[in-house]
Amino acid sequence: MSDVSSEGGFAIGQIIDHAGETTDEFERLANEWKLNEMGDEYAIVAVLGCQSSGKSTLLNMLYGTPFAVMDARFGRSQTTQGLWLGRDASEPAWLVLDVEGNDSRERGEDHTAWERKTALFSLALADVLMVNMWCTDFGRWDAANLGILKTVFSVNIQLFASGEAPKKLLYFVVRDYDEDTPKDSLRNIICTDVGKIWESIPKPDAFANAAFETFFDLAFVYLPHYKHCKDQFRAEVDTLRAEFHARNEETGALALAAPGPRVAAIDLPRYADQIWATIKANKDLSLPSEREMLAIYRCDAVLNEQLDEAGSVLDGLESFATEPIAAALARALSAYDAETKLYHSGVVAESRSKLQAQLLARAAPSFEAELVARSAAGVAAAQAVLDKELPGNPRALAEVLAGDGTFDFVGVMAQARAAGEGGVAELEALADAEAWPSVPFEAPPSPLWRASRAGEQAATELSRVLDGAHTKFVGVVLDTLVAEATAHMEQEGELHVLLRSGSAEMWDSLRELRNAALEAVQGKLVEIAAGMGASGSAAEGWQVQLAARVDAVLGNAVEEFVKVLPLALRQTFDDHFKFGPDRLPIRWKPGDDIDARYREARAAALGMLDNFASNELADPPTPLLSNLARRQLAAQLENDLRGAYLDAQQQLEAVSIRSAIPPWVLPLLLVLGFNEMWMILTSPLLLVTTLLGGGLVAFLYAFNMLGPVKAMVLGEGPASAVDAMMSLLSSSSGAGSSGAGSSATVGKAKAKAD
Ligand SMILES: Nc1nc2c(ncn2[C@@H]2O[C@H](COP(=O)(O)OP(=O)(O)OP(=O)(O)O)[C@@H](O)[C@H]2O)c(=O)[nH]1
Repeated sequence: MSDVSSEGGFAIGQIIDHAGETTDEFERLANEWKLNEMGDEYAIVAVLGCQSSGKSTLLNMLYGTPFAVMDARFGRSQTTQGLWLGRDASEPAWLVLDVEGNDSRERGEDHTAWERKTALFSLALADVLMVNMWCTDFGRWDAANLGILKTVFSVNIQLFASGEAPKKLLYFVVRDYDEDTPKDSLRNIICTDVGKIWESIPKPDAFANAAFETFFDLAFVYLPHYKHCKDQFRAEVDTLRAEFHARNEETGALALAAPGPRVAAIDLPRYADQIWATIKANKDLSLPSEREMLAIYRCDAVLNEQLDEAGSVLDGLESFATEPIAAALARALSAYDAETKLYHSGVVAESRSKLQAQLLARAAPSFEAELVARSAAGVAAAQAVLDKELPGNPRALAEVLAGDGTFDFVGVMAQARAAGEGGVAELEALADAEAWPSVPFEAPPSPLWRASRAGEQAATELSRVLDGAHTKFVGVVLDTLVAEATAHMEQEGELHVLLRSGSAEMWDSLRELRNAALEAVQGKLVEIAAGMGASGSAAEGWQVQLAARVDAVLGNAVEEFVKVLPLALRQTFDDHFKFGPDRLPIRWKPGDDIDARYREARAAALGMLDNFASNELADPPTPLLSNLARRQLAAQLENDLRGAYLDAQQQLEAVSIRSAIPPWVLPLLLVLGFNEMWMILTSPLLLVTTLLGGGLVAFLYAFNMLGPVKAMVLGEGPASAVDAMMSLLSSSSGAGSSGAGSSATVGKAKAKAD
């Protein structure tokens, strides 16, 4: 028999069968009875006692249950096998456990073990333990029914030893009570027997001297024979029922329900299964442990249920919308709290923090997406401020500085940072638990959501942009100041003049020029750095960079100048050789010491070449010209100088010849030669011949060929003429100019130049 229906009452079911196996009946009844709606407002009464002692009969009368009752016509055999569960028909808060009678013939030798297990099971679950005993058994120490008390006492100590076992109400139901023995006397007898039994059972050290009352409250009811004294029997049962149905006026709870935490009604099937499994396996039963196990199971189930429900909202979020997130979190946590309030507090708290963390994790992707979007928008906003407010090139900066000489860099950067961080800061404020007052967070993490790697990357992008703007601005500042220093050095061609001088003091002068230029801008840099709020070491670094860049400008100028050094050398020579102190070209005249002037000019040019051998501004000096380059430049210079020297010599010779003819010769020639001139003018032949001859002489003079022709005419031979021609050609190519002069003069000049 697995299901018995009660007319007008509740169905019952066998939750543990005769073989000691749990069935699905408890689960079925829980669903049928809707135990999930009861919370913990219920109580359980279990009835223990000898087989066929009228237990089921009493339960049915008391609670309106349909437990099977033995039919005496078929002999006194076991009716209730295993454990049955019913429910009070008129007070559904009472669940009734009908336990297979002890001392049954059917179980034979195993009955002791069975009794112990069912007693322990009943004690673990029930608020009230009803011990059904024949009146005649009391006072007889060897009465079989007293054995059940011994078992109940010893297993209850076991439960107590494991902790947190509430005090139980032991309700003695004395059956077939007759009026012969006064109730008080009978009660004393029962108490004496109970005391003896209590004394006789072994107890752990912790409870060695514990009084019986520590574990049990006792109550008694005396029922007369149910048939012989039917009305009286019914009256006592009614009284007893009323006692069971009574409720605490203050709390509204059933008055006979055990105090303390209880398992939620919906978990009773699982709890009962767990307990029976532990008992059956002969393991130590610890109710706190069992409740903890149950709490773990139930909290886990509630957690998953709430997570699924909230997940359907949180997982579908396309953006970080606070309203639905707050609603989903609040709903899930509140529901969890409501559904787990009856469970082991430690487990509930632990599981709740898991639920909270998992709910937050479900919302985290939308938070992160929002963070990334806001970071990107912030970066763009910051960039816009920087582009608008920061001078992007030296010219723009110079224009800004041209005002009062200052630029509010710190202000601009603060403005850019504020624009960049505004949206993210707003979002980060939402990660504070206090921004979610409607969500019942318990010890919330701070912040609720953290930026993950992608979010952090997005956030650091702003720092990168700001740092980049800072670096760029410093670059613009340095560019501006370097340009200013360069302009200072190039003012009125000062730099070029110094380089052009090529003197031994040139490097010192250049150094002074560089220092003066640097000094002019260093002060500005100090001011700008202070305005930027730069640290001392940063400002110092910028000063070093500024100096290095000014040095580089100067170094470049020197190197560029070296590229045109051959021309400069020649100019230096010319300055000393061809021009006088008044910077006018020298017109050589007899008596001028060309040689001395040549030597001085040559020394100046070669000295300049030496001065440009290495860059003396560098520390240590760096070579500007290799030895080979210097030698080549010197050779080229010498070549050039020779030509200049020859030109000067020729010029001097020409001047000497002109100055050698006395001034009176020309008028004399005019008077003495008047007749010849008339003859030529009047004779066409002589006129043509004279013109051709004059033209030829003019030609030879123009092309410096008078020397060779003279050599040939004077009979010095073709070799001398060729020598004179070659000498002429060589001096022409070297000096780049032409001039009259004999081969002997050329040869002499060449020897002097060398
Ligand atoms: N003398 C006496 N007999 C009773 C009383 N109540 C019930 N009986 C009878 O005792 C027999 C056993 O009754 P049950 O109610 O089946 O007893 P039980 O203890 O539930 O039996 P098991 O379920 O087999 O353990 C039946 O024949 C009942 O009529 C009572 O108060 N006094």
